[in-house]
Amino acid sequence: MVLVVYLLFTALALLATYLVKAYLDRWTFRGFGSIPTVAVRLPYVGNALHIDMTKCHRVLSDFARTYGPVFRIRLYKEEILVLNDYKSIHDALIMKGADFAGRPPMYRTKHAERNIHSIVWQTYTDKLLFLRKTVLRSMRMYGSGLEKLEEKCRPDIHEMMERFSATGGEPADPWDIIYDAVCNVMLCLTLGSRVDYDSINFQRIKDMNSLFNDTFGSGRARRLDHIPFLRIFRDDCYCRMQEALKLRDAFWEAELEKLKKSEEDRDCVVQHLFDSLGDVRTMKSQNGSRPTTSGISKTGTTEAPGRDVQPELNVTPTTVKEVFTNLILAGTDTTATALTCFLLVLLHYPDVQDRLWQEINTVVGVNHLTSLADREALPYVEATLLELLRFISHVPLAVPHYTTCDTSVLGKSVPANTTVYINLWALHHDETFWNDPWRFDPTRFLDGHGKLVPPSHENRRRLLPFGAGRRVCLGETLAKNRLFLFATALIQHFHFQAENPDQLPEVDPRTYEMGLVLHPKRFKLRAIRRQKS
Ligand code: HEM
Repeated sequence: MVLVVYLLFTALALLATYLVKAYLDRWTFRGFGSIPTVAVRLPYVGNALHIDMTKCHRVLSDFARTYGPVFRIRLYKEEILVLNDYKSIHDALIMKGADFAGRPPMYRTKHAERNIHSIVWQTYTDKLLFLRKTVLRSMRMYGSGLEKLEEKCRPDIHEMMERFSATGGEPADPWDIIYDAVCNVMLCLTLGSRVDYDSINFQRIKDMNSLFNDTFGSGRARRLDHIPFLRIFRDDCYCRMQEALKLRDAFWEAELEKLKKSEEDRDCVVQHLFDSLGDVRTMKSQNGSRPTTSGISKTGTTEAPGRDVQPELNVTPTTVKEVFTNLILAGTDTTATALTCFLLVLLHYPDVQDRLWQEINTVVGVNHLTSLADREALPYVEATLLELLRFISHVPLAVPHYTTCDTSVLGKSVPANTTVYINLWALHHDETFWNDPWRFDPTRFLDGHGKLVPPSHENRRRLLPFGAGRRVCLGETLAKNRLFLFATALIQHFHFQAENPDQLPEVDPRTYEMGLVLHPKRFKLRAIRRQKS
């Protein structure tokens, strides 16, 4: 009897504690002031059971209709602030940039120390700033660097067009053709040379991308962050992550060997990063003299450098490998998906395809490929690419941010070490701002004279497909330029038709599946070669 009373009393005490905690949690927990929480938080799991992680961006956008543009959710132990409109996103990322520039610690990124060595997963540190600066400098997306980009894209644009031509207008799935070309441009920029499409190494990088897509993109893999011990039971996401890392390492070893043996000095991101290991050592060395071996010297090894590397930066060959992985992953899937969606849009909106063709044919013709210098003279193309990024919003929640100090958003306090989701999907489909947001309409970005509206125009300011502020996408300029070069080349040379209009997947991004980015369902099209006039 005593035992029963004791157990009953304990159960009641636990329930009372939970209810009080849940109440406090709702309004003031950890100093959140008046930011509302999504109701019905269950013990331990929080809101996890109410949120389908494979369409998290849509569920959160629906919550914003009930709770307003700034609210909190809880996934297991993690308290997450969600920002859904322009005002709050602008306040956090632009006005208080450094406060919101961290990345949350996650099991998946701590694993293999990716949070310490990569750009994407590293929180806001001096090392991150150093890596961002070094990569941006070596990609040189301005001045003569842009001509180099055209040069680097050309072989793969030609290859892509040959592969489309080879279909002879018969139905073909465009995904692999586009993906291979985009991926090879990334390999060329990072490693300084293309990789043969038929080689084992190219297949390795494609398989790695696809496995990472599953483990870092898809919402369901987040379970590993919340329940890391699942790995003991050979959780399938965990196994895929391990397999992806194995493929990456095999690829890396093989390509690094080639880079070391290469006679010419390669002008590429990886070489520059290895050179910067030397710079980091120089910064630290007493006499300031440049070290004789950089991480990639032909005679030297790629082992972790010794104690003379600035310890607080800790830039090592592992860092270079991780940054390479980031750039390949972030730089391939995003652009390949955008271009595939571009084709799907052309099939659904033939009037857009006709207008693009007319503009390109009139301004550039078909005798040579467009160059980046043509961008200004092709406003409809530019407006179409902007609308594409708004419409598909294929990185719907950006990459999770993390507060680096106690701060606030729109005057409401937010404690340090809070995970923050930036809901770009909600921003770009906000029905109170965008007229009919689910319609693809490039003219949103044109003025009454058919000119592109300036960057200060409200529609352009509210378009943030690459995020904003301190963690804005590192490849924004590259992505925009590459999209332009690839999309115009496709329109110049082909007219695209649906294989069977009744079987075409929907263009509406609400039907896309979540991976690293949102993907439409696979489809086939006919690429009909245009006749030269
Ligand atoms: C259509 C193409 C692309 C889109 C829509 C896109 C979008 C984004 C977004 C939304 C973020 C997260 C920003 C944030 O955390 O707030 C991001 C981060 C990033 N992107 Fe892109 N991206 C694209 C192409 C590229 C390319 C081509 C590269 C290759 C250089 C790249 C490299 C990165 C990197 C390294 C980051 C992490 C930056 C950091 O954490 O500091 N992206 N991108």
